[in-house]
Amino acid sequence: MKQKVLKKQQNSKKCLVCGLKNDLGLKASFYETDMNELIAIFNPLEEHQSYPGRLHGGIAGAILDETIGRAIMIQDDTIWGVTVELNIKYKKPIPLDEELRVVGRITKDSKRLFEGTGEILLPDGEIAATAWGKYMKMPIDKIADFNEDEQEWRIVSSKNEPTEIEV
Ligand SMILES: CCCCC/C=C\C/C=C\C/C=C\C/C=C\CCCC(=O)SCCNC(=O)CCNC(=O)[C@H](O)C(C)(C)COP(=O)(O)OP(=O)(O)OC[C@H]1O[C@@H](n2cnc3c(N)ncnc32)[C@H](O)[C@@H]1OP(=O)(O)O
Repeated sequence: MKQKVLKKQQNSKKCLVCGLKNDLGLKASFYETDMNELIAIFNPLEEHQSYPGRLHGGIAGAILDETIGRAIMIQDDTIWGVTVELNIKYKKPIPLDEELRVVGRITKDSKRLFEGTGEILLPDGEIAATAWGKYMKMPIDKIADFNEDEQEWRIVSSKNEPTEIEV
């Protein structure tokens, strides 16, 4: 099914998952869709392997974690969460050097906590890993000394941004 992209989310400078100035990072792009889901797109590098040719499970966890954690920003981009629990099921080996899609959504939202689920999809659409996570909402200034300009927290659009994503 195709999902329509409504908005691209911000990237950062050094985050392992979304930092555009982290040479070993995933440099993932995040898109909010008309299905109220967040879709991440990234291309794993050789440096992200565990066994040769296979994405490291911790890296798979990192992209799932951030995709779910950011999905809360679809409704309000001033809500920040820190992960307090994360459960991952690895169902298929995940290859390197191919574009991967990750889908996340919020399943429960309360005053202090939120929960969500996500999946990593293989290029043929098969589900390779699933996750469930719980996050505690925190003001950004209680998480870290973040300065939006210094951390380069901004929407970075290229010429070839997708308008629809098949999931
Ligand atoms: C503006 C510039 C921005 C620049 C941005 C740059 C980069 C952006 C990067 C990412 C993009 C944005 C979003 C991404 C979102 C997610 C991605 C990944 C996020 C992470 O990678 S983040 C790192 C890993 N993560 C942590 O680093 C958390 C470590 N941890 C702690 O910091 C503490 O643990 C804390 C503060 C969570 C709690 O500490 P605390 O002292 O307040 O806790 P306390 O024990 O008092 O509990 C208080 C009440 O919470 C309940 N409670 C506690 N734990 C619970 C649980 N697990 N389940 C259910 N309830 C729980 C208790 O039951 C109690 O409830 P009650 O009050 O009712 O009794």
